[in-house]
Amino acid sequence: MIIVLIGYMASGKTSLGKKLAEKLNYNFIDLDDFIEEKEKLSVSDIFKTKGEIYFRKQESFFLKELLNDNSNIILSVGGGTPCYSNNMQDILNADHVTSIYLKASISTLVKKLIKKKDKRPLIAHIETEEAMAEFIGKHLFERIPFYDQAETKVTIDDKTKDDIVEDIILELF
Ligand SMILES: Nc1ncnc2c1ncn2[C@@H]1O[C@H](COP(=O)(O)OP(=O)(O)OP(=O)(O)O)[C@@H](O)[C@H]1O
Ligand SMILES: O=C(O)C1=C[C@@H](O)[C@@H](O)[C@H](O)C1
Ligand SMILES: [Mg+2]
Repeated sequence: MIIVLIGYMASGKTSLGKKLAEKLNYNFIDLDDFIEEKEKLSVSDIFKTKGEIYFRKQESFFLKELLNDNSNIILSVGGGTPCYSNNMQDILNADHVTSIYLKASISTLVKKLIKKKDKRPLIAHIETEEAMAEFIGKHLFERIPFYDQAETKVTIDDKTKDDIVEDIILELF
C-alpha cells in the first residue's frame, strides 16, 4: 500500500512521513527529495534556473513513476503536488494508494513558515508576518479544493508530532 501525505508547505509531510514510516515499517519517500536526487539540483535551484513550469512537469512525471510501485511506502508529496496536472486524480484513481490531508490553520502555517522560508521558493520573498498571513490565506483558499479530495483528513494544529502520527494510524487501521 502507498500512503500519500498531502498538505500545505510546513504542514509536516516530510517529518511526520518519516515517523509514520518507522512506526509502520514502510519505506519512506519524499517527492521533493526524490526530484532533487533525479535532477541533481535543489528545488529552489530548479525554480531559479529552469522555472516553475519545468518543476511541475518533473513533479508530475516522478509522482506517476512512484505511484506504480507495489511496495509499502509512505510518500510525502510537495505542497503543490495535488494542485497541478492530473496529480490528485492519479492519486485517487490508484487502488493501492490512500491519501491523507494534514490540515493546518492559517495561523499555524504562518508561525511555522515565517521561521523557515528560505528553502521554499514560493514564499522566500515575503518579509512580514502580516504579508505571510495574507499570502497563505489566498494561496490556501485556492488549494483547499484539491487537498479536500483526500480520502482522510487529520488536523495538526496544537498537536505534537507523536499525537499526529497516532491520529493518522487510528484513521488508517
Ligand atoms: N506537530 C509539530 N510540532 C512541532 N513541530 C513540527 C510539527 N510538525 C512539523 N514540525 C516541524 O515543522 C517544520 C516543517 O515540517 P516539514 O518539513 O515536515 O513540513 P513539510 O510539509 O514537509 O513542508 P514542505 O512542503 O516545505 O516540504 C519542520 O521543522 C518540522 O520538524
Ligand atoms: O507548495 C508548493 O507549491 C511547493 C512546496 C514544496 O514542497 C516544493 O514542492 C516546492 O517548493 C513547491
Ligand atoms: Mg517536505
